[in-house]
Amino acid sequence: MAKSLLLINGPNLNLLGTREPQIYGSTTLADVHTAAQKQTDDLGIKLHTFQSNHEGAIIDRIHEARGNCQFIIINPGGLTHTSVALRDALLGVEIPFIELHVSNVHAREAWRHHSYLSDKAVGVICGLGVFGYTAAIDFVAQKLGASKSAKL
Ligand SMILES: O=C1C[C@@](O)(C(=O)O)C[C@@H](O)[C@@H]1O
Repeated sequence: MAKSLLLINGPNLNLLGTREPQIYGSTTLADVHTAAQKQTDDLGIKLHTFQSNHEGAIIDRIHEARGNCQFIIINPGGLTHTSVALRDALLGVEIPFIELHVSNVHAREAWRHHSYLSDKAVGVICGLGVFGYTAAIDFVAQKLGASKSAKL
């Protein structure tokens, strides 16, 4: 299987860049995708991106990834704190995943401190702003044995 990565952004992440910029910054999701595409091209990794405000659509996309994606990076948005079904989908497809948050959820409201995913994630990145996406991709590249010389 070619080196492939699925980047999922959950509810309200389509508003990134205009949504509470004092918390999430001013970089848009389109900017994140553009940067991620260049980063993965340089690494020879096939990038798939998906954003939805709907739990079931995200679950369906995760199911579709079985057999054709080697890693998932997911910013689950608010589903982080509520969704057993999302946990079950990630466990069900047996694809390793990184949980990512733009903000430091542990410095926010207490109910944001709990995640239904973190204990099953390979790793959790939070509080690095959108650099978290860059860091997560670099980590995945290491795990997949991808290198900058292997341009797509
Ligand atoms: O929608 C989001 C964004 C978030 O996942 C983040 O990227 O910091 C943190 C969540 O608590 C919140 O509901």
